Amino acid sequence: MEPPLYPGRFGSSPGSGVGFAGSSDASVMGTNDDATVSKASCTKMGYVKDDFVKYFIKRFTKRAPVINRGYYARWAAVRKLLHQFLTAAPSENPNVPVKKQVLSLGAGFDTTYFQLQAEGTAPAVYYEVDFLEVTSRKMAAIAHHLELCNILPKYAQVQKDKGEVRSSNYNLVAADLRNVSSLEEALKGAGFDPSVPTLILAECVLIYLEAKDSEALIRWAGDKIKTGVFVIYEQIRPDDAFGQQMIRNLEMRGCPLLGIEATPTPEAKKQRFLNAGWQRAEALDMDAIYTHHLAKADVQRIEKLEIFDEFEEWHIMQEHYCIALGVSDYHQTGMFDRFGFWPTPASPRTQRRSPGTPRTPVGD
Ligand SMILES: C[S@@+](CC[C@H](N)C(=O)[O-])C[C@H]1O[C@@H](n2cnc3c(N)ncnc32)[C@H](O)[C@@H]1O
Repeated sequence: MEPPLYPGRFGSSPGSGVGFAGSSDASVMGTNDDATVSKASCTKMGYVKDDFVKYFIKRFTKRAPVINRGYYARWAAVRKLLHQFLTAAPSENPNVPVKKQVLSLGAGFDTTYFQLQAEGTAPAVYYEVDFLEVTSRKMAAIAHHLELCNILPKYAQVQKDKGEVRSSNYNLVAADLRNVSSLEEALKGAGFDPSVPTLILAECVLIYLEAKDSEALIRWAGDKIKTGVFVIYEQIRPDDAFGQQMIRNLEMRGCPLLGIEATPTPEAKKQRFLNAGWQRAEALDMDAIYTHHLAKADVQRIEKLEIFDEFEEWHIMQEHYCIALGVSDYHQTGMFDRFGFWPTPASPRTQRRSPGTPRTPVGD
């Protein structure tokens, strides 16, 4: 979720496509800068603890409470799944530690590796992939800030010409996700071993790819990862007033949601995993996740942080994002039998009347 783009800003009517200049990689990369500023706002306002995001922004901009709360919801939901993954144990030998890895696709300037490492809960290895331009900037920030360098293992190597970082537990890899064979090659070069239980994360990434490219990626992962999970956070419901505005806003920024028409609902995102060889899948919109699946005490804490009166807008916005996940356990370890959001009540959307036009339609 990115900063709000107010309806007046571009002033086009639904579906008009005024000024739409197609998709550009530079604009898609720009969504990472927006996301990082929003994460810094969410952190500074006390929603989440992140000691590292400040090293990736040029200047602080405070976001609206509804955006801060949205980033909190996304962070808390993904954290819950990460925690489930990191603590999952095989049913036969629950006390034997299992080596695990995380692969973050389109990681941008995300700081989860640094947070987990500082908390002492990091997996054995963490891989991050993004365009070369983005990894080069991330690498430079890491090399520049001792606080980031100090988190890396002692013998980490910064490969300036490649825009990459190599180490025993953190690898920053430059690749274009639209080219699965070169992605595979790049990951192999960084030591990625698909036989290790893996969590793949793609937050607001695959929706920028054409459907054929995201399908190829999910299928590739489904083929390679026999024990693991794939977690996707991205936009849904392009067809109502809010969805239309969301689509227009991103088109106008040069980063249209190329994949949204192929998977417009949680059900479609779930089916995409099943079609691509993942054994089990589920998907829920963020309104349902926020209402039913986040830690109640923490939600009560963050709801007191800022004056908040955008309730209708909040629910509508959250209904336009979802988490979808695929799970495979071909060797029947039982590790991920309970992975996901359980139990799964119906989306609160079904209990309300259809949403109106948003006051603050957001982008990513
Ligand atoms: C909205 S940002 C999200 C960043 C991060 N996942 C997060 O949640 O903060 C989208 C990221 O996906 C990356 N991305 C999009 N398409 C990509 C592609 N074809 N290859 C590599 N990275 C891509 C962008 O460069 C950008 O860093």
